[in-house]
Amino acid sequence: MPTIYETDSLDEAIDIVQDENKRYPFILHKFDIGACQEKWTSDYLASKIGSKPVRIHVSQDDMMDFVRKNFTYETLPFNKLIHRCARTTNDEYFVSPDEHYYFRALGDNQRTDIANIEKHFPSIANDIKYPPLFSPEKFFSSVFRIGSANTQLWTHYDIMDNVLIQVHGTKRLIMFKPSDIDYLYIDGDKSLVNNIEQPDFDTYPLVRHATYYTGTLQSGDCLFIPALWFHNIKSLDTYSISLNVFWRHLNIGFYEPQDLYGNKDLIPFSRTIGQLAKSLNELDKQLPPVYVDFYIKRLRCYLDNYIKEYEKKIEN
Ligand SMILES: O=C(O)CCC(=O)C(=O)O
Ligand SMILES: [Fe+2]
Repeated sequence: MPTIYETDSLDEAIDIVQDENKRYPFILHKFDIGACQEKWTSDYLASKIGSKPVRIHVSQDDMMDFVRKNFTYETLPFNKLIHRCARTTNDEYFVSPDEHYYFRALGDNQRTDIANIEKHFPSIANDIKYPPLFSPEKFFSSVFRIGSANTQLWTHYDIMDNVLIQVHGTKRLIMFKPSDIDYLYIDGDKSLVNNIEQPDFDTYPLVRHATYYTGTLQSGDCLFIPALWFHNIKSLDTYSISLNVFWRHLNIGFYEPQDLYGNKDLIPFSRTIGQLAKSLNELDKQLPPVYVDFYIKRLRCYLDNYIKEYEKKIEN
């Protein structure tokens, strides 16, 4: 199992992000993330942010599963949420005293606003600094995240480059390179393999071929998650406070302007899929079922060959 690369050098970090031939994940140590590391106790955050209502995921399970939805969405005042996350059992709860919480900030209007700590949590925004890995016009969003101890988020990829800043608590990291998409049983941007540490190989035999990149993110560390790299992140024995910043590494015009989660497909791909769906629909309307079935399988062969040729091309 390879480990995620680690460095203490901001210059090296910038080089890895900006050199198109590098762009692998790394943990950056010793970058000064600002006063948050000392200041952001649960009492401080509760008093600064107060009772602003926030939407959260609540689950009895320590592995949140987006595909099978083993959690519910609830709303709590922020000051209650942070205190509940800081404890492992609670007198007040939704499903059980030891339920797990995961908060991923959205905007004030959850359908239209892009998460931005300066806009939505201005009273604490100046406490945190993020490493200058990209130029300011590429910035997209800054997402405040808080979760209970021992809580795992599903394996997924994001479409944007990302730096995850760990303010409080420790996280276990598992990452997979984009080409492992063939082994991860993907549904949209998420993997069906929920227990990634001990996968059910009878149901998901191909996971054996995936290369696990592992690491630990400590308070004060920053993790670079390049676009398309799959990540499975779990808080360890204390509750976790993080902030992640998404930015657009490619031409800004390739990205959906209203991508609230940083995971909408790039426009050139959604266009391709749209045209394909339209063509397949036409095919289906024109020909009898035996022919449609035959031709969509021909299409699969066409794609398989295309992939083989493309892999050869990028190897050289
Ligand atoms: O740390 C986590 O809980 C998940 C972070 C994540 O998925 C991200 O920053 O894109
Ligand atoms: Fe993510």
